[in-house]
Amino acid sequence: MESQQTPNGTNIKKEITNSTHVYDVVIIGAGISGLGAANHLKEQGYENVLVLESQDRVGGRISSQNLSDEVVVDLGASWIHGAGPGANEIPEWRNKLNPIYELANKLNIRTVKTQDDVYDSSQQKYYWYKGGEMPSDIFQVVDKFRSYYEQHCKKANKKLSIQDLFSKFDFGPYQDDEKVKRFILVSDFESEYDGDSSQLSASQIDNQSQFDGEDRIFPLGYSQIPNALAQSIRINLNSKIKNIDYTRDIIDIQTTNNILYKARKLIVTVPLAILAQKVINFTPVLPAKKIQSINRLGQGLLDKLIIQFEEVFWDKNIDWLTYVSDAEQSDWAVSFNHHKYLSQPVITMFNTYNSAVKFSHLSDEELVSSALVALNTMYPRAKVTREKIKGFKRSNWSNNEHAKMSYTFAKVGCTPADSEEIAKGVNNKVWFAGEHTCFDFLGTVNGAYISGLKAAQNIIQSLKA
Ligand SMILES: Cc1cc2nc3c(=O)[nH]c(=O)nc-3n(C[C@H](O)[C@H](O)[C@H](O)COP(=O)(O)OP(=O)(O)OC[C@H]3O[C@@H](n4cnc5c(N)ncnc54)[C@H](O)[C@@H]3O)c2cc1C
Repeated sequence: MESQQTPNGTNIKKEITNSTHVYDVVIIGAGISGLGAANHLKEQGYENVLVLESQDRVGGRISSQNLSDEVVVDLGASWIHGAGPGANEIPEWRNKLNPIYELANKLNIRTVKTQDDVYDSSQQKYYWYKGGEMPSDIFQVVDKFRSYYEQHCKKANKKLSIQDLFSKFDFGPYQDDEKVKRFILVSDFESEYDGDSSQLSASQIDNQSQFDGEDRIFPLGYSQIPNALAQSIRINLNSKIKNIDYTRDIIDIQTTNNILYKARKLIVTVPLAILAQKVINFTPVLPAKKIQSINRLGQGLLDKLIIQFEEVFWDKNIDWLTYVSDAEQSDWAVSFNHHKYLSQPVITMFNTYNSAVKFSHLSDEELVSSALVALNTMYPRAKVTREKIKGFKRSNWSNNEHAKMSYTFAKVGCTPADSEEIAKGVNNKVWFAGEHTCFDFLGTVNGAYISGLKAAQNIIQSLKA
């Protein structure tokens, strides 16, 4: 066995390829779900297991990078959503910590608590396209809309979108201001669930659970978790899978470099968009019901631009800055003040769905210019220029060939059964895991991790049978 080094210096055990060797289990994808599955199998005594990953690093949609010598930032997941214990009364998780928080504690990885309630208006400031802060009556409208949503979402029928619910709401003084109305949809729903409000299911988006307790971030980056999980298992990086043939007892798994691997059982953890866009050919084709479920879930998009300035010119003591832009699509609607937790002049600016699609085509400099226009409208006295930027990083998840999306959302027409259908084993040989297969915690790191454990447990049962 050789060792291979990822660009961030993590050493990972590499398997020497031998095309006649048959693995008990091959796992496709070294994101948190694949790594969770591989570790579980190892803990249960299964050594003849290999992970195949298309990128030159592990972690998938967990991706920490150095912004400067002193600052590490996350281009994918940042938060442990609810450290626990307990999750919305799900019996399985009652009195238990969020498994990601548990891992962080076990691995001695430092996390920091952020504010508990993202909807806490004392932790938000609203700015708008007219320059500076919005009149404070906006908070009342936003609060009223949230209660309206909570009253109606449970009763909403399967075909109703958030946009449909919204069309019946009275926005009071802002009834005729389309920009403010659009902004409320974006900041409250699209930024959270990363889908267009006409596609977000009114009845299902709140059907997900969340661990109780505080939210936490990783000051030195979320990637510490996948990097640590990758240490004790065999992974071949730069192994992009193009064909899976499960016609016979032994499954053939072929990379784009025509390397062939053989396995008795397989777990596929690639993102929903990779499945939906048929990047991998399955022989025989996957069951029609599974394909329908794959297409019924929503492929979300959320992108970040993380900027380190020379000094802080924004509100230092609040978590969230929200911005009603002049644009049709509510660009730069939400920004997170990292200074409060990192003591560095760093801000993360988010764009969701339609804005994210639009900005995915911009060059880095065009993107930064657009962000500066927004920041200068919010803080006209700051007169921020390009020269005041010490460094920046952007994500561009729709153009990332290994993900093609950010995370899954509950699309109009879907039900929890769709995630279950995707996860199901096919012919007792091929199982699926990943955040999209865990409806209770859709779109989260903890959901992905739990799905990996479940797939590994199913495989152990089937290997023992
Ligand atoms: C911008 C953003 C912000 C987020 N914020 C949060 C947050 O704050 N908190 C939270 O809990 N969650 C958050 N998430 C969601 C979270 O990152 C994901 O739910 C989770 O990381 C998904 O893990 P996974 O194992 O299902 O998929 P992935 O991490 O995508 O792993 C799948 C792996 O498969 C590999 N792969 C793809 N195609 C192939 C192929 N053909 N052959 C071999 N390998 C392949 C990929 O390279 C990848 O490594 C965020 C995501 C994004 C993008």
